[in-house]
This record gives sequence, C-alpha cells and structure tokens, in this order.
Amino acid sequence: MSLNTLFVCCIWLYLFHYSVEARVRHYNFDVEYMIKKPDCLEHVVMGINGQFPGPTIRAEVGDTLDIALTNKLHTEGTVIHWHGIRQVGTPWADGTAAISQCAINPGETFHYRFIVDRPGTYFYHGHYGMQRASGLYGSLIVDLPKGQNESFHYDGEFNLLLSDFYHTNSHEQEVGLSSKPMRWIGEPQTLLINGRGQFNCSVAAKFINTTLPQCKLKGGEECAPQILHVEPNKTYRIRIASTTSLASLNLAISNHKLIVVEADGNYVQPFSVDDLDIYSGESYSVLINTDQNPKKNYWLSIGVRGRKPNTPQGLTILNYKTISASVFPSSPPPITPLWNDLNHSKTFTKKIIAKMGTPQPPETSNRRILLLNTQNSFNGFTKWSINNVSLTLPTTPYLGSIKFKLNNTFDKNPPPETFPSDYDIFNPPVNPNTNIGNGVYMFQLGEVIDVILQNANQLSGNGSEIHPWHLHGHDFWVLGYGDGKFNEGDEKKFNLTHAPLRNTAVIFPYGWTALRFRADNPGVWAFHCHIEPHLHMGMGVIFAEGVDKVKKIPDQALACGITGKMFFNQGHY
Ligand SMILES: O=C1O[C@H]([C@@H](O)CO)C(O)=C1O
Repeated sequence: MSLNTLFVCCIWLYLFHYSVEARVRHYNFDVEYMIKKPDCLEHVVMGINGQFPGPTIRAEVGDTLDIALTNKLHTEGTVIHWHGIRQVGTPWADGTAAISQCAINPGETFHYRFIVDRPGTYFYHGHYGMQRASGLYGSLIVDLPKGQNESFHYDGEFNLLLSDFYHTNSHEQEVGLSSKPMRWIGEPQTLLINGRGQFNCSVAAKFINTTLPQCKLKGGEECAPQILHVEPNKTYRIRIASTTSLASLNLAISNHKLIVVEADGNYVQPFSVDDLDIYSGESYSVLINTDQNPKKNYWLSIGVRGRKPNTPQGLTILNYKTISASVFPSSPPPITPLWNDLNHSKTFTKKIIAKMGTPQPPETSNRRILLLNTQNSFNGFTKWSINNVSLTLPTTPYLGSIKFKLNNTFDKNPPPETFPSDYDIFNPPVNPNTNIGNGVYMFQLGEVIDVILQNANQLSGNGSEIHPWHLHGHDFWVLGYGDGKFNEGDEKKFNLTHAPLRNTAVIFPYGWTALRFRADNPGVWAFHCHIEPHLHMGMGVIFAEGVDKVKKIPDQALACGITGKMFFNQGHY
C-alpha cells in the first residue's frame, strides 16, 4: 500500500469514526391540531407533522438530536419533554414550560438540541397545561451503537405506545378540574395502542360479554389495530411505553409469556410473567417466543388497573404469518386482572430488580425528604398537595430565575422536607385546607438524596389512589415499597444490592416508596405525579442543583416573564 493510499485510508477511517461517534440527527416537528379518528370517531387531536401519535424518533447512543419544533397551534404555546432523557449539560432542553423554558409561542420555532447518552425505550410528550391529554406524544428509541449487541437475542421488534383517550378535549378537562366544585375527568373513553382504538365497536365482540357490535374493519382505517406479524419459533422484542393521562394498564398476550428485560431505559434481571402492569410514564421491553401453534392468531390486550374501570380493553392481534391476520383467535382475549387486585400489582413491581452489573446506590444518603401526598381543598377548589403545598408554576421559568438570581419570581422559602409525624394516612385529612406554592428543593451538587413518597387517604370517603411519580433529569434507585406509614426501621429493609434504576416509580394506595438519587445534573427538575389531571391540580415539586454551573441558556428559553424583561432592558431584543 502506498503512503498516499494509507493517508486517504486514515482520513476516511477518522471521518467514519467521527460520523459514527457524533452524529447529529435533524428533525423538523410542526405541532398542530388536526382532525383524526383515533377511536373510529372524529376528534381534534394534537399531533406532529400531520401524524398522531407524532413521528418515532430513532437514534443511537451518543447521537445529538436537533429538533426544530415549530408551534403551529393557532392560539396557545407549547413545549415537548423528552421523557427519560437526562439532558446532561442541556437542562434548557428538558421541555417543561415555566420550569426549564418559556412556552414556545404560536409561529415560533425552538431548537431542542441534546445528546441521547443511553440506549432504551423512551417517549416524548407535551409538558404545558394538559397538552399530553390532547395527544401530543410519540416514541423515542435509542439503540446501542452499531456493532454493539444487546445481552439478549431477538429476531425482530415492535414498538407499542399506549395511551388513553377522552372525548372531552383537554381545555374542557382543565377548566373542569380548576372549577369550584371540581369536575373530575372520569375514566377514559378508549384505550389506544399506537394511537388506535375502537370506541363504538369491539374487535372481539364475538368473544366477550359486550353490547358493542363486532367491528367491521378492513385494516386500512385510521382506527384499525396495528397487527404484530410474527414468524413461528422466533424471539421478538416488544417495546412498551405508557403515556396515559390517567389509566394504569395491564398488558398480556394470550398463550405467550413476557420476559421483562428493560424498564425505563435500564436493563433489569430478566423475569417471566403472564401479564405486565405499566403506569403512566413507564416503559418496558419484553421478549416473547413465538413457540405457540402457528395455525392460530393470538390477542394482545391492555386493560385498566387500579381504578374501577369503565373503559373496554384495547386490543390487537399477534399474527403468525403462517396464516392470514384476519383469522380470529380461537379464544377470548386475556382477562385483565381485577382492577383492585393490588397484590397482583405489588408482586409484579417487586420482581423488577437491577440486572447484574448495574451501578448500585451509595450506601447512605446525605439528606432525606419525606413527601406526603394528599388531596386537599383550597378555597373550595380541589387540589393535590405535597407536604401541604400544591404546586402552581411561576410565570418566569425557574431555570433562568435561579441562574440569574432573580428576586420575587418564586417563593424563596424552600418547601417542607417532612410532614407531622402524627398525620393519619388512613383517614381523610382532619384539616383539608392546603397552601398554594412554588418553592424549590435546592440540593448541593452531588448530594445523595433519599425521597420517601408517602401515600394517604383521599379528601373524602375511604380510598387511596395509585400515583406514578416521574423524575426529570435523573434516574433514581428504587430502594423499596411498603404498606402503611414509613417508619424509621423500614430503612433497614432498603434494597441496596439490586435496586432497579428508573425514572418513574409508583406509590401504592396507603403505602410508601423509597427512592435514592445523586443530585449531580445541574438544572431545575420537575418531580411529579405523571397522572395528567393530578399534575394540573398541583401534584408535583421542583428540585434544583448546581444551577450556577449551567452554561449559556438559549435566549429563546428565557424570553418570557422577568427574564424576558431583563433581556429587553439590556437591549437584546
Ligand atoms: O383527583 C381525583 O379526583 C377524583 C376523586 O377523588 C374526586 O372526584 C379522582 O378519582 C381523582 O383521582
């Protein structure tokens, strides 16, 4: 080989390596309302580039995503949150209105530019008002870099984005929730799998006890189920993410075991189940073996758990390609476990432990925060509160406020780190009145934080609900779940050896969940119940760490409230 050829080769190798290492993927996302038929009836939904759900983003570890998001809504702002992406070094791209950035005005474009640093199954969704409930969501999948293989084998994969759908639009829902007395949104009308469901018919009417007629779908309709076509005797990876407004779901495939291998972008010790619970904000990968009778098709079902359901199952078909997809399965769809069979849910949740080799939590924490979740009233409005503070977001986003040390943009008194030790979690609050607030839990950069989420009885009557809590900017280790009130001794039962890493964790009715994380990501991060109406009613808190280390925040993220005025006065605009 001549020197010249060697030189060209080296350059080529360098460029190839560079392009593999640091690929930038550009997307243009136009957010708009559009008329669609997600459940066979016509509705106005929020979508992207004419699609509902929005386009799937597929990238490789280390890629930079550059998403030019244009707000094509006529009269309201928007933002998009990249759920599960930690935004290391780019906290302004987390897509939380009033927290990490100003909402993007109609007609304006905001560039979300961030690195996807870990493989996994993620999704994105609106994080302004209740826009997620309008349908502003899509999948985000990060693959291992080319040439690297997963530790498990699979021959093909499917991606299922689960959601629940309401016939009242999100504005009407917001107004009802903020009214006096509060008007609850009720249960969803339809469950959607990849944006498809059936409201006025059932694809399994022949098999189940229903008044709904059998659907007469040809397959090309917008609401026709997306069929999973498989070959016999193969292994498939099914990615599952839930972006529901309210519903906790249970997914099952008749006759097929699900081997859980990933949760929220983290590998878990594989385990096999007949059905899987998934709460809003969570994601999983399961493997299935297509080792069943290849002359049959099988149902895939999702059904509501945790609340008394009033919504039919969402259904699609696992089609063995050996036969036509239009052949009906020979038996009814899987029966969703009873909505109030909490033990079933707890058993599933406790099976999730970290895959060997996953970094484990520090043995101790620097600070413990106990967060009591209660439903309260405020001047006759119904609210959800954390340590008796119901979150109402400020007009100036926190990130700019804290970075520029602005006064009077939010409550500078930090919220309480605990609640009265005699609080009776098993009964409605003795004093139902709450406070409205927007203070911040400020952490030292690198501090190890324990959060104990404590559930309690609702405002009136006897009952306690499921709340899936989602943390922005970090994964946390789930140290344990317990029934009743958290006691000092419970700490001894923490799992410090196989604690799974996640970004969303559920608190069970009348129970507690313990989490640990390192506050090592400079920024301001929301931590909240992922149930859309609950967040709207104040069920969240704000964490911040190392904001002085945050590099230049794009002007556009700051162009509102007091930070906007600051720029205006400095002649920036
Ligand atoms: O926040 C909620 O309010 C209702 C109910 O508690 C009052 O109508 C409900 O089921 C919620 O989850």
